[in-house]
Parts: sequence; C-alpha cells; structure tokens
Amino acid sequence: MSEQRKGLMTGAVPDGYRAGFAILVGRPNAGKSTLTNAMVGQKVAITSNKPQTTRHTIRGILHRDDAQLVLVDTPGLHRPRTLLGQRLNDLVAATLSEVDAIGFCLPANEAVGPGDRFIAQQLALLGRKPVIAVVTKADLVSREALAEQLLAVAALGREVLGDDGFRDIVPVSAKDGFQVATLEDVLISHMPSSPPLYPDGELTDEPEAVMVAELIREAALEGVRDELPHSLAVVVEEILPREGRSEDNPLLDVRVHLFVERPSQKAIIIGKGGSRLKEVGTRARKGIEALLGTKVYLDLHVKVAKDWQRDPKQLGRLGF
Ligand SMILES: Nc1nc2c(ncn2[C@@H]2O[C@H](COP(=O)(O)OP(=O)(O)OP(=O)(O)O)[C@@H](O)[C@H]2O)c(=O)[nH]1
Repeated sequence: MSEQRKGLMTGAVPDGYRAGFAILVGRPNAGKSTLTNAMVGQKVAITSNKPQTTRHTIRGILHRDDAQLVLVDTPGLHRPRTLLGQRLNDLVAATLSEVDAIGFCLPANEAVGPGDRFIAQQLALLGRKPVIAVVTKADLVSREALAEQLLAVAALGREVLGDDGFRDIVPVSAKDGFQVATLEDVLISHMPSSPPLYPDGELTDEPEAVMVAELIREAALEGVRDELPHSLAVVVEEILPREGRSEDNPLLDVRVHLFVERPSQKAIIIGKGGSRLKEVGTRARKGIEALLGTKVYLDLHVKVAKDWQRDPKQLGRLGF
C-alpha cells in the first residue's frame, strides 16, 4: 500500500496526522456491514479519483481533522465458502496483509464458535498485523453477558494469537451507537503517520455511483494510462430514470464529468473528432448496463480543471 501513500494529497498536513486502511472481518451475520455504515454512514465517495488498487472496494472514508480512516472490503471476503473453506484465498490474504488494522467482529449474543476460531487462526498467520476484536450487537445482551463474552473473546485471542492476544477488545452496538466512536479512535490509533489518502468532501448515497465512476475512469484510461497517470477525476453528477419510459423498459440517464488538468489531456481523452470519447462511452456503457441491469444513456463531458488535485477549493467545487 506504500504506492498509494505517495503524494496523492500533498500540502499542509497537520503534525501527527494519521491515515490508513482498515477492514472488518468476521463470520456471516456478525454485523460488519451495519457497523461499517455506523462508522462512515451509508455513503461512499462518489469520485473515482483514487489511488490505484484493484483489490479493495472502499466502503467508506472517515474524515477527521487529524486522521483519515479508509474502510475497505474485499469482494468475496465475506462469502462463507471463502472464509470457512480450507484457507483464505490469495486475494483475501493479500488484502488483509495490506491493511493497517483488522477489526475482527464477533457478535455479543452468540457463543464464540469454530467459525470464529478459524478466522482468528487465519488472522494469526498475518504476523504482527494489529487485530482488534470487536464484540458487536452489545445492545442485545445484558451487561453481565457482555462481560462474559469479552472474557471469552480475550481467551480466544490468547489461545490463537499468543500471550498478548488481541490488540484491543471493543464492545460496540451499531444499533444504538454505543462505543462506535471508541472503536473509531482505536482503529485510528493503529493507522500510520501519513498525509490524507483521499480528498475530503462529497459523499453519495449511491454506492453504485462509485462503481459507475470507476468503470468510466477505467475506460477513459485504457491505452493512455501513461499519459494521464493521476490527472483524471471522474465525477458522476447524476443518475436519473428517464421520464416516460415503461417500467419493463427503463432507461437511466447518467451524467458524468471527466476532469483533466490540461487542455492537452482533454484532447487525448476526446480524440480526433471525438472518436476516442465515443469509444470510451461505448465501453463504459456496456459495463454500467451490466452493473445496473438497465439500459443507460451516458452523457460524458470532459473539462479542464487546473491542478485540481492540489487545490482544496477546486476540489470542493468539483464535488469532492
Ligand atoms: N441489535 C443489533 N443488531 C445488529 C447490530 N449490528 C447488526 N445487527 C443485525 O445483525 C444482522 C447482520 O448484520 P450485518 O451487518 O448484515 O452483518 P454482516 O457481518 O455484514 O453479514 P454478512 O454480510 O452476511 O457477512 C442484521 O440483521 C443486522 O440488522 C447491532 O449493533 N445491534
């Protein structure tokens, strides 16, 4: 992940700023999604101005004055087949080895079982990676039962990870917010010193907008990646159902801005007589239609926004 830390957001960064990646793991139904949403809201960044990575889906970003916590997810990670199979597959292992901290979720209202032990054993293979045990759904049990569960989880930690056990054990309830802020603090405390990894700003309720932006970005960079390394931001302005279409034949209007830094880059994206942009649109549209399961009308606009990566005001205007 060191690649990703390189100068994405340079400039004045407060002393002691921390930024990094965390992931929540745990057996199915442990409360990972609900907890992620409680930490970052059900919103995810709409833009796809992100460090190159194919392994993670970003579930959300927690922005603080002194820290940024990027919660990631791995496609397939939570499928029991993957997690409870013979071993974690390479993808999952690679992701886990790249995050800065792992929150291992165990529900308060279910006894620690073989599934949890299996996951703990896999986490132990990662060596020194900070693993924080998160006892979820605390609202469902009495204080006594919660205390007993904390002891059981601590015992599992010592059994599997050795004498020190889990780095921290934090009971939470995503439902009533109990200790969610504490968990955030604990995760952030395990993040390395680093400038922010992502711009602060606009979030959307539509996770699919992120994927739409990503598909367009991929299509737009195809073949010209070297010429436009970090200079392309894709902003999905809106995704609206076209009025007057019948229910069984809907059409979505997807309006998108592509921002580049220089007129020369705009020319590259657009191509001779708009030929390249047309190809980009066609390619991206196919992916978007497959993703959303409906026909799509894709409206792409290329704009020049000078030095947008370095100018917070500009980022704000662009909706970052
Ligand atoms: N009472 C209570 N219920 C919760 C809490 N967190 C999650 N749940 C419920 O537990 C169930 C599973 O939660 P999810 O967040 O979907 O769990 P998950 O670990 O993401 O599940 P998978 O996607 O199957 O891996 C849902 O019905 C949630 O509503 C909590 O803090 N309190």
